[in-house]
Amino acid sequence: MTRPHYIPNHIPDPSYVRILDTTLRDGEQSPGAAMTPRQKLDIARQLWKLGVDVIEAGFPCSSESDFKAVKMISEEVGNCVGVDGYVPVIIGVARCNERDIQTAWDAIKHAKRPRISTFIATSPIHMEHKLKKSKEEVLEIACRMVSFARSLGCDDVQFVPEDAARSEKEYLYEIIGEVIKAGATTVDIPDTVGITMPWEFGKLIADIKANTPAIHNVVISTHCHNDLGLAVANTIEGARAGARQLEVTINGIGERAGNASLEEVEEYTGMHLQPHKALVGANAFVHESGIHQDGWLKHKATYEIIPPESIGIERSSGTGIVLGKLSGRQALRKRLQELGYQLKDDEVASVFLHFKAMADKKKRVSDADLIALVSNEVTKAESIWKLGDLQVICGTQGLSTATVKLISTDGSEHIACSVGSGSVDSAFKAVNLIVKILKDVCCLIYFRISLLELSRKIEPVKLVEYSVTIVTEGVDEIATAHVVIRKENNHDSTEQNVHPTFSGTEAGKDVVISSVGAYIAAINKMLGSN
Ligand SMILES: CC(=O)SCCNC(=O)CCNC(=O)[C@H](O)C(C)(C)COP(=O)(O)OP(=O)(O)OC[C@H]1O[C@@H](n2cnc3c(N)ncnc32)[C@H](O)[C@@H]1OP(=O)(O)O
Ligand SMILES: CC(C)C(=O)C(=O)O
Repeated sequence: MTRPHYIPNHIPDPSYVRILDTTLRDGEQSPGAAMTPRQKLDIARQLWKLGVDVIEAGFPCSSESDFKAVKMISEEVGNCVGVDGYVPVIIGVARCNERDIQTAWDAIKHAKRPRISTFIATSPIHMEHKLKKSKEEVLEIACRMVSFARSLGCDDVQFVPEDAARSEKEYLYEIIGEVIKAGATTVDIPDTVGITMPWEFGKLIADIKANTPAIHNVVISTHCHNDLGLAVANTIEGARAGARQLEVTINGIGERAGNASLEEVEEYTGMHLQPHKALVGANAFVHESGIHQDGWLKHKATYEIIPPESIGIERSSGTGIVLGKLSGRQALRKRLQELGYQLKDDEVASVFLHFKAMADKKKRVSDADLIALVSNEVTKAESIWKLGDLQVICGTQGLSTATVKLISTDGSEHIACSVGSGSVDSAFKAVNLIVKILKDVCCLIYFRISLLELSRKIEPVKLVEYSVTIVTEGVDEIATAHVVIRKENNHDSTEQNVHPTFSGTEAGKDVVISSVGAYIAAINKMLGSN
């Protein structure tokens, strides 16, 4: 069967139902489902083979890697002609602000059929608590942003009144009518928190169809969440009531309990309890994406239809949010507070940049990773010593040798070289030479510090603990090094007189550099405590 071509605002076959797959956007909001750009491209190729009409490729403003993924998909899959001559529509998602929309456009514009999907919440609870905006303001922003998207040259703009199922109907008709005037070509009606019964959702679509001016010029879409296990049923009811685009994900993955499933046609009968299973799955009350986390932190009911405690699910401290590549500043700040850090705005902003870079490489950012980031970013500001350069030579022949350049607070550079039993050992020993905490030098080639000066003030330090954790698969991933040291008094190191310990943590791609960074961080804390 040949498919009717998709032409915005022109619907040649009103009975044709299009499938929009959002595995790469909402699916990725499933905790633990973060994908690399290459993996996303592979999935997009498979979706194209499957004949999916519209591929929601990602949220380009959320991270550099998502931008890259959406761009790659747009350039390749977005120009692939299927056997029936069909080229899929490629969507980049954006909040209703110029930056998100411009970034989405930059990522998708090389697709043959690019579409911007821009959303803003229209329910009273979201407008009041999350957006802190009036109905009038939301209406104005929605129209202005749809026009802005069109002004970029994008002739296909989808508008999403987020949390439509809990919005006042008269307001929904009004805002949808106005965004159509402003240039929207598809309106997507989401049941964002998965609260409706199938007959209610069907009626919502039918009511919008009957009451919204100019609605016949656009495609109505459904986007149903599975919090009550009804996403597929609601989607089918939406189609029966006139929706002609249905949003689904592979295996029904997505935020919390997931979305309507691309392949699910009957009841769920699986043996395994999948994490996104409604109500009882491990993710059912866990919020992955920044916008949800921000809303949930401001008011739980923005994204939770019932408190988990009310059905006997305990929420231990910290659950409700997982930090990953889709998280934003509000969630990061909250978790840092829970870990005992009270950071200023500029410190959070600085940690956030590094957090996003790390999260792009890892599925989850753990508390240990956060502690490492904070100690890198915040305590570094008070550093007495900073790592300038590091060079190590190691191998099966000869001695491991490290040359280290440290920069002190006055900007002066100090270089030392040492051998040791391995790369890390020799590097630590070279650091010791410079910071004059030398206890045990195997060998030293020494450039700028005089030996005499060095030997005058030796503060022995003992390495109490050293560990490296590679948290993700593969050798090219982030290594978090953790070092604990203790200052030792030569004259009194009895158990009764134990000296305080100082720890340092650093994360990075190179084990030796991270280890030296962690060691220097611990030394800085020790010296700072004097
Ligand atoms: C229903 C849905 O599924 S919505 C899509 C969810 N997807 C995502 O969240 C994608 C991944 N998210 C991210 O990477 C980050 O959240 C970002 C980059 C988008 C934003 O990060 P940050 O700027 O640090 O903001 P953070 O996520 O903490 O908070 C969201 C902000 O956007 C605002 N916002 C939420 N939705 C919208 C919207 N549709 N239009 C405009 N602003 C919005 C919130 O009010 C909040 O603003 P505030 O900080 O001034 O209070
Ligand atoms: C952005 C929209 C489509 C969404 O994901 C939701 O409302 O659940």
